[in-house]
Amino acid sequence: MKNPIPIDRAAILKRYKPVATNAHKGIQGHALLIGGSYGKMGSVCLSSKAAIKTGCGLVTAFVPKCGYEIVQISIPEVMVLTDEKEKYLSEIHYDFIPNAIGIGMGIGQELPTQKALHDFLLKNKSPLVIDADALNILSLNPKWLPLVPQNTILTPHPKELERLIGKWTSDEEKMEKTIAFSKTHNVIVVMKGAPTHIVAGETVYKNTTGNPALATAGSGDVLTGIITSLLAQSYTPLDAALLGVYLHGLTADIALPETGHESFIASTIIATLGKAFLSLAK
Ligand SMILES: NC(=O)C1=CN([C@@H]2O[C@H](COP(=O)(O)OP(=O)(O)OC[C@H]3O[C@@H](n4cnc5c(N)ncnc54)[C@H](O)[C@@H]3O)[C@@H](O)[C@H]2O)[C@@H](O)CC1
Ligand SMILES: Nc1ncnc2c1ncn2[C@@H]1O[C@H](COP(=O)(O)OP(=O)(O)O)[C@@H](O)[C@H]1O
Ligand SMILES: [Mg+2]
Repeated sequence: MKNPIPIDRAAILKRYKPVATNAHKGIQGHALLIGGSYGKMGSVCLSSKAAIKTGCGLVTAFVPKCGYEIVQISIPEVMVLTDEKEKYLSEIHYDFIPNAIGIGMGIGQELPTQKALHDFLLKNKSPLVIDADALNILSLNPKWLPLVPQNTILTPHPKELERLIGKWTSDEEKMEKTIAFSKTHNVIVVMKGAPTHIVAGETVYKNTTGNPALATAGSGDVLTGIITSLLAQSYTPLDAALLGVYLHGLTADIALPETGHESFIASTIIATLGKAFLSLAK
């Protein structure tokens, strides 16, 4: 493998597109976040809030019924659609064409949820980010991997990656197996960690922002919302993944002097997104 390409400020400034002066919510992209289950509704709240705070015009969350009031009250800017089932997803349906979809945060692995993911993959035509339990469900059902559209962004943490590609005995083997997976399935793999690598076939990028403050519950759910929002705003899947990972890490670098590692939480990432965007404009 060649040396990874560093994703630093110069690389990001070539890819970042400031919002146009004549923008309106109808052209800023509509992101759909599909997630949550009983006790894990916070995950999809975090993703949805991160998506709206990353600049897309509209965000809809699709959640089990028990999440309706939780999402509406937590984030009034976000619209909500619900499944028939109270506590988990069983059939994913919506009557608009999302510009991008993020799926998997907090959905669990109930059999009806697995079937819902399968049926969703059969009919989906929107650019896609797959995270968390949606990745775990694919690991349980590897024969469904061909249903994942080309250029989909997968965002596994190391355990989720292991479930997808199997165990490794060295960092080199981990990277080789991830590159092979990315090539076989034509997907972009965001290998979350310290640092995060973005694998697009043979081309590997290494993020340069972030610190251990990000090692906190919901941090990855926020990343999925950020990347899905950028995808909805017409960034290419590769640019959405690179810019999303960079901004996510940048929030931790900006906030750390005020919060310290300990009191930095996933909501701090969302609260610091504005400063991260502003620092790109300087
Ligand atoms: N507030 C919420 O509702 C939250 C819901 N969450 C959801 O909870 C479900 C379970 O997710 P989890 O990720 O906790 O469970 P997993 O079982 O997928 O992952 C936990 C395991 O992965 C290992 N792991 C994680 N990061 C690692 C790293 N960087 N290096 C090495 N090992 C690592 C841990 O040690 C542990 O063994 C997901 O659907 C997720 O989206 C979480 O995102 C946490 C917050
Ligand atoms: N020590 C660390 N340094 C930098 N980034 C980290 C560190 N630990 C975790 N992260 C980042 O935090 C996020 C954690 O994602 P994930 O494990 O999916 O969290 P969750 O599922 O709780 O939302 C990833 O983006 C990962 O790269
Ligand atoms: Mg996660």
